[in-house]
Amino acid sequence: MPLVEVDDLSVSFKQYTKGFKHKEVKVIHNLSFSINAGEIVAVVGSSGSGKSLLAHAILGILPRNANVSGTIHYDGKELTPSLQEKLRGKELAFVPQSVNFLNPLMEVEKQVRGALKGKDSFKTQKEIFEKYNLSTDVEKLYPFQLSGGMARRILVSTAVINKAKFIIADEPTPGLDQTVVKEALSSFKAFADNGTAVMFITHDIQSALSVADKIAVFYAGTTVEVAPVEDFTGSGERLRHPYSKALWRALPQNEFRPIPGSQPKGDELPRGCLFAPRCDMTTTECLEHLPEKRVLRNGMVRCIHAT
Ligand SMILES: Nc1ncnc2c1ncn2[C@@H]1O[C@H](COP(=O)(O)OP(=O)(O)OP(=O)(O)O)[C@@H](O)[C@H]1O
Ligand code: NI
Repeated sequence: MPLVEVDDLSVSFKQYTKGFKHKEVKVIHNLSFSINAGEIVAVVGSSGSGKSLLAHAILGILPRNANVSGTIHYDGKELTPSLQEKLRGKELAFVPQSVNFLNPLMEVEKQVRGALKGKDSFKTQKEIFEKYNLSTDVEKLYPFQLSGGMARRILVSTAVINKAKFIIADEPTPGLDQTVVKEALSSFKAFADNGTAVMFITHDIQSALSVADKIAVFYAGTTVEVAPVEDFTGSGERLRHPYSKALWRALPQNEFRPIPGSQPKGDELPRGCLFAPRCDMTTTECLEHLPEKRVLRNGMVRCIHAT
């Protein structure tokens, strides 16, 4: 049984246009995702494909005006708002894209200790800070005083201290120092080896491949493919979806050929397959219905032509 199972998740926002008119903008639709204990699943896909929103949906921190449907199960139970609140920051840990998720008015040592009470909590926190190379002066700092690398180590420490069973890491766009990236990756690996499930959102397919077990490829708010990392090889012949193949081929170390066109926006989604307007395999059937997800060669795909 997967530790976390997201089924048919849709998220939309009402957008007000002129006067009192509004339109629904669908930012995530019919999305399915699952992860097992001890597994690292990397989530890749271009900017705006819904990666962070999936993370926020699982954690229960979507903006209040979001319309959500579908189900999320955690450890066999439905992940209701009250369960999310109970687990968030403890069993469910978040290493966010931005340090803005830390409480700006609380010293970091207090945030890291969080729910932990008693004398032992100080001792544990100090041990963990030492392990993550955070000096004692860092304890009294406020989030705005932290460097990006430090903030990340603080968040990882919080996950360790709370014995997280599921960690969601949302990487910022490229530009992050390579040593910081390496450090984060090895801490995720250590977590997974201890049975924690890690969902790792990244723009860097190469670093994803170095630690993940599976890669989930997002496009325009849905999962188009889930593939074991071994399938990202050669010219992408083992991949299932034309978008994943194109994404793989577009990498600098491969053909470095960009995919023509752009991802459709949430208020102008095509009726059929979301990738159809950019795909060279498109047939009339593709233009009619959104392809159902199906299991294919130890992975998942949403494309009627995939073999
Ligand atoms: N509060 C909101 N109201 C309206 N639209 C939103 C809101 N939050 C996000 N969106 C839209 O939802 C889409 C998905 O956003 P999301 O942040 O999940 O993308 P992402 O895949 O994480 O991108 P990035 O790689 O840039 O972090 C985007 O088009 C974004 O503009
Ligand atoms: Ni994001």
